[in-house]
Amino acid sequence: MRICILGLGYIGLPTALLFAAHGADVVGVDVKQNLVDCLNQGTLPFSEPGIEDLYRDARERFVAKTEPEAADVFLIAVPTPLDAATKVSNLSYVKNAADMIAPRLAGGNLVILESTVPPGTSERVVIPRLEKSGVVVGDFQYAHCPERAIPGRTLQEMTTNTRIIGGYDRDSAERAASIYRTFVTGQIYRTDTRTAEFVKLMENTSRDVSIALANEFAQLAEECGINVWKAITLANKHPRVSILNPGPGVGGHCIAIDPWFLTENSTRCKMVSTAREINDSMPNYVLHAVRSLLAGVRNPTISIFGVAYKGNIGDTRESPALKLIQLAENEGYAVRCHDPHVGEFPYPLMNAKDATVGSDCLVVLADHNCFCTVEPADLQMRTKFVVDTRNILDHEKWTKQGFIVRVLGDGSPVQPVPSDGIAPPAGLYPAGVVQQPIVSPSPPSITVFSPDGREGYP
Ligand SMILES: NC(=O)c1ccc[n+]([C@@H]2O[C@H](COP(=O)([O-])OP(=O)(O)OC[C@H]3O[C@@H](n4cnc5c(N)ncnc54)[C@H](O)[C@@H]3O)[C@@H](O)[C@H]2O)c1
Ligand SMILES: CC(=O)N[C@@H]1[C@@H](OP(=O)(O)OP(=O)(O)OC[C@H]2O[C@@H](n3ccc(=O)[nH]c3=O)[C@H](O)[C@@H]2O)O[C@H](CO)[C@@H](O)[C@@H]1O
Repeated sequence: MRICILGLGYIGLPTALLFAAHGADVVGVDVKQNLVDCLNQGTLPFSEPGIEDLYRDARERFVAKTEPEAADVFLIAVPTPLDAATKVSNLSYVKNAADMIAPRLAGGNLVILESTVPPGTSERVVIPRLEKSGVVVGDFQYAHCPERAIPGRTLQEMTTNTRIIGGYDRDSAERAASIYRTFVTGQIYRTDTRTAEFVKLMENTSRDVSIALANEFAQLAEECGINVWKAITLANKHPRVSILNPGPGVGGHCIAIDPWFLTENSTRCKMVSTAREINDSMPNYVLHAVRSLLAGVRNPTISIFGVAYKGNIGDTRESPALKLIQLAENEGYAVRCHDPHVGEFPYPLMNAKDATVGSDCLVVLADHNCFCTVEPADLQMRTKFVVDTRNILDHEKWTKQGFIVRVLGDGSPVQPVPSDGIAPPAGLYPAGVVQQPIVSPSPPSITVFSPDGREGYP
């Protein structure tokens, strides 16, 4: 089987390598000449567990090019960004990819769209463009097979996740299923194209709404004088409750934008857009906390740890860090950034020491594992404030080194500061909300008992 894959990014490249490593002859196509050159020389554009080994297994059957070639199967994995101003999906990359395939399309070919798209895009946009080839759908086969792997576990999930295959007709769905079966071990479910498009968007929207609820709980907890992390741990002991983690906002190429694909043509929906607004407003909320800590500091400098959109990956698309940095700079703060996972970023990246020397507040945004082992004693900050939006630091260790640590969603009752008079508000309250000063995270206010009846903490 010869397969031509358009788009060699976070999804298209691993998919191409998986097909090649499992016996298909793969032509990977990308419009970026430098990416194509690097891939043919053996340099991978991003890291992902297992991808180097996979590349070695795939190399004999994989070649990268800038133009598609005749093939049995064409697969589209190009970006589907959101127009920021209108909140409408930008399908120009998908349209271009279909236009590039059309001159090479022949009867008996199968075209698979993996990119995430609004419901109806396959029928209304992609298939008509492919039919400009002169071959009509039915004579070629078509399926929408949305990708559902999560960055950080891409290869494992591409292989083991269940797959949804939306076929134009039964034959298209069966053929697409048999092709994925070459490397997919998970269940494969067949449906129509529009349902598959909708299912993908529902999945990410459901996660976005759940994260928004966690973020709202964090704010409510602070108003109620509660530590939201302990409260969530307890609530999740319920067999039918599974609350997600609050954080500095939702980023990435999917969850931050896909919900808008569902609602862009709707006049009725409220919950989806409200969730988006809550998650988009989290950088403002975090900055309010920073602002209240730094109220008395002249010419403040803040240090951002983690500009990737989430932990242990290098992708910065739609990262909440971008908004937080812009807001902070507009407040007059000097901002320094540190992220060992990220290669390119619109702002300069520094090592941990340079990013913190003389700084007044460390703000942890991405939950990279490596931040858990940073030694506070090694940092030469001017003012020792930390805002931990992911609740990942060893707060006792930092407090012992003289840091005042604030955790998103920790509004626990507080105690007076003994000596130097620094009296920041508890939790991440918006500026202007008066709180008592605090010294360190207080013990949980809920007493729990272990199964053997001993008193303990969750
Ligand atoms: N990244 C993820 O975790 C993820 C997960 C599931 C689904 N998706 C969806 O998969 C799609 C691809 O996302 P991605 O993260 O891989 O994007 P990406 O930006 O990492 O990669 C896309 C690549 O396509 C190339 N490209 C653009 N137009 C092209 C064309 N006409 N022909 C050939 N190449 C072209 C770009 O140069 C780029 O290298 C999107 O619809 C996204 O929503 C992404
Ligand atoms: C339904 C689902 O699982 N979809 C996944 C998702 O991948 P993702 O990497 O975008 O997803 P997340 O890991 O959820 O991260 C998103 C943002 O939410 C923040 N976050 C997360 C959990 C939490 O409890 N609190 C938070 O604040 C996190 O920091 C980050 O900014 O979309 C891909 C493309 O469609 C899918 O393929 C993939 O299956």
